[in-house]
Amino acid sequence: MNKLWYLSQISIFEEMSQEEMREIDQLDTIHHFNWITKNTLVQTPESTREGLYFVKEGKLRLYKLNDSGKQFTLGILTKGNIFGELNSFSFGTSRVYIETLESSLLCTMFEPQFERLMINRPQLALKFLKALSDRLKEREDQLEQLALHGLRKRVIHLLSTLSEKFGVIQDGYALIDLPLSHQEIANMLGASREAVSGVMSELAKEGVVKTSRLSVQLAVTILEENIPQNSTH
Ligand SMILES: Nc1ncnc2c1ncn2[C@@H]1O[C@@H]2COP(=O)(O)O[C@H]2[C@H]1O
Repeated sequence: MNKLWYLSQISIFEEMSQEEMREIDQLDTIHHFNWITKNTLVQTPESTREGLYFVKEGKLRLYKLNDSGKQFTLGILTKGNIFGELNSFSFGTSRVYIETLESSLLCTMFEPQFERLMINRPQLALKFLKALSDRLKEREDQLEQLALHGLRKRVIHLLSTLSEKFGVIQDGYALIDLPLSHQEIANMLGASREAVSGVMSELAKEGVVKTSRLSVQLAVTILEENIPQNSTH
């Protein structure tokens, strides 16, 4: 397995010169690579952590559970994303569950080695900070949606965001490459499945979405449209 090639594919290592990458490779920073099969829980609030994880291939879902088993999906991690930094850098730890949505390749790096890399390469530290800031921005956006908008607008906003990240354009629709049941959309929005189903059938009648048992597609016109900020519909 060519570690250098794998490293160059991870977002924060992009744009580094071959020479820099070779240096990093010689430090033997990558602890190991692991293919994890679909629908595996790779992390629970109780699990022991090995360091930082980089998603090389695949998709993983992060979620929280309440006492009665209700799930709230925080987000989807995909190629290039990092997780495990809260525990690694003692920022505390988030009590999240992380499960693979498809077969995924993860690579692990021990925290002291990653820290040393950042000290020696400030541009890597900046990229790491940027990745954390992007996540913060996403959370702020999610909070705004929850606090200020009605369910219809939140569903459209969620599908637009997912289309931008995971969409494949086909015949005027963005096919979202994720397993998205109405229940899962409800989990992402903190809403009930029944309410989401109501909104989805309304949107399907209007031609805004096309759904089947296996896929959800959003009309490209809606994806491109700038939804008015003050609409609470
Ligand atoms: N809201 C979130 N969005 C994206 N990633 C998160 C979020 N909350 C936690 N994580 C990641 O999930 C990881 C779980 O382990 P840690 O708490 O070490 O570090 C956490 C973060 O890397």
